[in-house]
Amino acid sequence: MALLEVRDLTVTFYTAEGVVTAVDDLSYSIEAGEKFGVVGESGAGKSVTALSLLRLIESPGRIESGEILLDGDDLLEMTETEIQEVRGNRVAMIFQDAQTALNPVYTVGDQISEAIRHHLDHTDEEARERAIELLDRVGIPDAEARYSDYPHEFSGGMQQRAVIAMALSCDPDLLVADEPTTALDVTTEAKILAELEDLAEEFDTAVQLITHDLGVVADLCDRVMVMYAGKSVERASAEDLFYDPKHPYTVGLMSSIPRIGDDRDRLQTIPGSMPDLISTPTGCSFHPRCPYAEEACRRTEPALTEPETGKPATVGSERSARCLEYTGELNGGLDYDVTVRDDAAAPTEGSQ
Ligand SMILES: Nc1ncnc2c1ncn2[C@@H]1O[C@H](COP(=O)(O)OP(=O)(O)OP(=O)(O)O)[C@@H](O)[C@H]1O
Repeated sequence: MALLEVRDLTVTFYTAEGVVTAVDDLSYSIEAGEKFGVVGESGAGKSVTALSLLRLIESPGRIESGEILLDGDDLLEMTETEIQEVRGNRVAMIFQDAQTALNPVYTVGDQISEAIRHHLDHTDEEARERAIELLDRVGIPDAEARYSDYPHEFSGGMQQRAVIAMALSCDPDLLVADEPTTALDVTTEAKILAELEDLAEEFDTAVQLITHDLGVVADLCDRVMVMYAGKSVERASAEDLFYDPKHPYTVGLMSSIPRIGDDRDRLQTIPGSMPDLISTPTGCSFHPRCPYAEEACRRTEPALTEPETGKPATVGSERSARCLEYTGELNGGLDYDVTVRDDAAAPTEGSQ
């Protein structure tokens, strides 16, 4: 059984302009200890998916349907008390902005100790020791002295490290990280992501990493889901996604990464923008932006398909893509060519 299995999740927002379908019949799974990337442009539904996992969608949003199974327990069926037990304990979450996760009036160390005491049966002294150990482990120099600092005495990078320490303090099975390093400079980002990877290994924590940056995913993730307009349009191992992307949208996303070979028919930037989610285009929602779109793409919504076999994909399929090419309904085909140079740095162990 997968650690997390999301089945047919649909989340809508009831706005004055109409009903926004932010997550549309989405299914995916994450294995224990796996690092799973979720990528896509702004508005794809990545954050809404993440918030749904802990039932943190607020009005005017609503989880309409689906199942979110954690070790077989449906989080959507749990009582409020039960879901609170899951939050921060079995599933922890970190966001882009570390400041919102830290309370300015308590010291960093006290906040981590408090999280530990709240979830684990530790004495004050044990919680303090564990908090110092964790601060040290996430790379805070002189952790014992910094324990008593307030959040504003930490740099942005150190604040995010502290948030990671707090998230890992209760040894969660799954850490959901929503753009955790976007607010930081590139060097700090690289360091923190490398540490996050080490810590996830050490704690055997699965990670759902949300980012708009395919380069980050390549370095860190085992598998990747590409989202567009609330749907999964492609799912593959990070390596397959880089060397052999199956969906034109994935190819478009990758065109901004210079390390992919030059002799490829690049889309450069993807013209246009994410559709309005109140009235998404008919057929394939990517068709207005797709250089390979044909009449059929305007009419027929592609099913998630196994590209090699043309069979309907399931949550357990190793690869899937949502394009009529794989159901044999596209006449012209997809004539892009992905060539990775010998010296190109596609996914490698521990590069950053
Ligand atoms: N509170 C809200 N009220 C109305 N609509 C919302 C709300 N939150 C999200 N949405 C809708 O859900 C869509 C998906 O948003 P989401 O934040 O999940 O995108 P994202 O892929 O995480 O983008 P980003 O990278 O910008 O965070 C948005 O385009 C928006 O239309």
